[in-house]
Amino acid sequence: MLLTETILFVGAGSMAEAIIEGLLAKEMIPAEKIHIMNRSNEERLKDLHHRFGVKIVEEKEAIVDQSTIIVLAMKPKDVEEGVEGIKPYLTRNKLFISVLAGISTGLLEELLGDHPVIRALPNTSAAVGHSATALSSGKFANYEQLMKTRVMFESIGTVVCVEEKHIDAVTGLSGSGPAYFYYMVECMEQAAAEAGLDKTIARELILQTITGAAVMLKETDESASVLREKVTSPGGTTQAGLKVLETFNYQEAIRECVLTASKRASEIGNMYLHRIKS
Ligand SMILES: NC(=O)C1=CN([C@@H]2O[C@H](COP(=O)(O)OP(=O)(O)OC[C@H]3O[C@@H](n4cnc5c(N)ncnc54)[C@H](OP(=O)(O)O)[C@@H]3O)[C@@H](O)[C@H]2O)C=CC1
Ligand SMILES: O=C(O)[C@@H]1CCC=N1
Repeated sequence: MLLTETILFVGAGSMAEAIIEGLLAKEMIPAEKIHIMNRSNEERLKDLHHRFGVKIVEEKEAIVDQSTIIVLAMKPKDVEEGVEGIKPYLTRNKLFISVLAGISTGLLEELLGDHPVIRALPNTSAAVGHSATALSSGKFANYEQLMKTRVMFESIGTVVCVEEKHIDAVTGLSGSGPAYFYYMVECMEQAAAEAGLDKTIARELILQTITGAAVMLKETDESASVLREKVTSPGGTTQAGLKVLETFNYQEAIRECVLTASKRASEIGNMYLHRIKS
């Protein structure tokens, strides 16, 4: 066990689950030192309790008091209510880690009352130890707290530290990123079915193809474009396939996808900033 903390997740949805599953798989912390709460969905809490052994918050005051790390993992629209629910019980020795898209450390510090806040932007691959997480510190968080957060997220994937102004870009790139690849797999599965391939065989081939491509990108020194060229024989099948992607403006579609998702993160931030300030 590498983390000696008691962690409270305020919001026990998809992202909280992925982080919890990853931390427990790496034996970073005993399950009984993780506490979870929701606004109302008790079934969900019971399900996580049964699957992972984590504890459901019964007495909020005592658990908030015991917790040394509080992970804010509700949707951005619920941030005010989520913070208000724990604020009366806060003492000074807490580190807040927020995974909320768009919500700045400044806004969180204002809502929380000047507590140390670190923003973490992971993705759901945390569940299997393969998150790509970016961290950014608020003005009250110190180096030791950043390192503690780094250790926690390094146990469930890779970690980069970025200036907060870049977190929205990270959100559109790697926070949402798994969904772009899942969508591609869905599309490839459909195409494989139309081409007459058995579903199970197609899935195995597609998954190994993505995994192989990712490992090639990681383990060779070659750029993506050089690796692409190595697959593409002049006048061959790949060239014919890629030409169709060009005809359908694939590059533009991916560019717009990532930039629009990033822009949405900053819109979400601005929306709640204005709502909370007004
Ligand atoms: N999913 C992802 O891939 C990623 C998500 N994020 C961020 O993580 C956060 C959570 O996302 P995700 O897990 O997908 O969302 P979910 O909707 O799956 O989970 C949100 C949870 O927050 C709970 N909640 C809502 N209001 C409160 C409250 N007042 N007090 C306590 N808990 C509350 C909800 O409980 P109830 O159902 O009872 O209302 C729900 O279980 C978001 O801010 C998102 O931007 C960041 C990176 C990746
Ligand atoms: O879709 C969302 O808003 C969240 C943030 C990044 C991934 N999921």
